[in-house]
Amino acid sequence: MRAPQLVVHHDKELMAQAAAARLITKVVDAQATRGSASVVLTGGRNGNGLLAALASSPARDAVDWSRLDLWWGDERFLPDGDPERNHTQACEALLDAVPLDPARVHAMPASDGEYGDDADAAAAGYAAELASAARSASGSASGSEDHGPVPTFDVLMLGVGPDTHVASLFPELPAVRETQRMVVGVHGAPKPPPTRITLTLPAIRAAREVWLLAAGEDKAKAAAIALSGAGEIQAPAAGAYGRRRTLWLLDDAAASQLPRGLYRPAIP
Ligand SMILES: O=C(O)[C@H](O)[C@@H](O)[C@H](O)[C@H](O)COP(=O)(O)O
Repeated sequence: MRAPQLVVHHDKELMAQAAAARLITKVVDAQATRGSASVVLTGGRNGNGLLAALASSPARDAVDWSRLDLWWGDERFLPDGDPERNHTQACEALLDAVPLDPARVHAMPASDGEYGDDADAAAAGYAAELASAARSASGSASGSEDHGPVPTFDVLMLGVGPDTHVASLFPELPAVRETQRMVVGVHGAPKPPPTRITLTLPAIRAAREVWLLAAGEDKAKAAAIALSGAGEIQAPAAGAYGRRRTLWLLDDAAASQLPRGLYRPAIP
């Protein structure tokens, strides 16, 4: 596992804008190289802030939205359209404003969908959807390296919680200990709502690049813990890394407790 790369921006808004520009470039490059791109979205304020910044970016439509596959790292297990669902918030922040191919937008199941209120069955259903996408990608002309149980995501984004959780992998809870399944149901999550669906660490680690978003004073302790050698069970963010790159995108406030020398502060 390569050491994570850190980039620290002056404030939350600048981090969102810069991360949005970074994502546009990454998607445009993937589409130029392989004809399509695959991105995993995250919920939360930092994740939605990035999407909103992307929606207002002058470079937004450099992306060919019809050739972008969108997945989610986790979802609050609520009825479709519930304002608290990550999918609902992503649609409000960006997705409703761009011409995506609906067949390539892979929302996690809702609690009033085909699996009813069974979060574990819904998680298994999403895992099957990921596996199917991986198989079809590996058969494609692009010669994609997809061969595992999930597609090779170009970028997988994760907001970092104040307790170091990422997706819906919370410290010490069963989901962060999962080593076989790619998607699991979460029950009794400390961050409401209690029932969720989440990618597991093995699924997260299938991504070419994992970007962790941490902005705001309330993330300073979590960033310091996760970047100072904590174990992934106690600090799930510490276990989130990509096959080629792990990038922490922070602002000054979230970086304020990092050990000296871990990153090069911007010129004041
Ligand atoms: O469903 C969720 O709540 C998110 O996916 C969760 O993992 C979020 O990204 C972190 O809790 C950070 O959230 P904030 O950016 O709002 O602090």
